[in-house]
Amino acid sequence: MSPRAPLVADAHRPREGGADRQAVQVAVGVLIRPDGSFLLTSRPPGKVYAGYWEFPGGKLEPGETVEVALRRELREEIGVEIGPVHPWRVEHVDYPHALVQLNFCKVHEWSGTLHMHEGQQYAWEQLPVRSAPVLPGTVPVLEWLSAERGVGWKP
Ligand SMILES: Nc1nc2c([nH]c(=O)n2[C@H]2C[C@H](O)[C@@H](COP(=O)(O)OP(=O)(O)OP(=O)(O)O)O2)c(=O)[nH]1
Repeated sequence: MSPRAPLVADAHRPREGGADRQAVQVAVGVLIRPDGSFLLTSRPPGKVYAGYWEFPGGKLEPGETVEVALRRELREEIGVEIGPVHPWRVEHVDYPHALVQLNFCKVHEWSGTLHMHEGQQYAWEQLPVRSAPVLPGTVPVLEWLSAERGVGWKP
């Protein structure tokens, strides 16, 4: 666990799995084009928070590193082979459905054409983003990007 308190996404709903549940590891890719735009995708129907916007990625499978999981998830979900993976930030979010550890990585190079294999929508975004609603665990990333770029955006 991080020494920082997790972001609490919904304080009013009961926690699934009890108070001492383990964090689910998630690999998340922040794909950034040379013009600074970044890729957001919508969560597909049938998943928790369906229709919310996020950075593409997903849960680690047993034995996977963050990098291996990210390569697999982006191949499966959006059809691209990614180049170098740059670990960036780690965040914990205490959702009612799970406690998650989000391992955000920046990716500047990839090959292949975007293809949404799970019926998602996608958008190349700039700050402030137009896509809404954004997943609670994704909002801090937009703040980090804003701070890096000196944009001064707050949700
Ligand atoms: N991919 C992604 N997940 C995020 C972000 N922010 C955030 O809170 N999450 C959370 C939502 C989910 O609880 C978890 C990701 O799990 P998921 O259900 O999408 O993973 P998955 O693709 O492996 O799903 P599945 O195979 O179990 O259906 O991380 C984000 O920006 N991107």
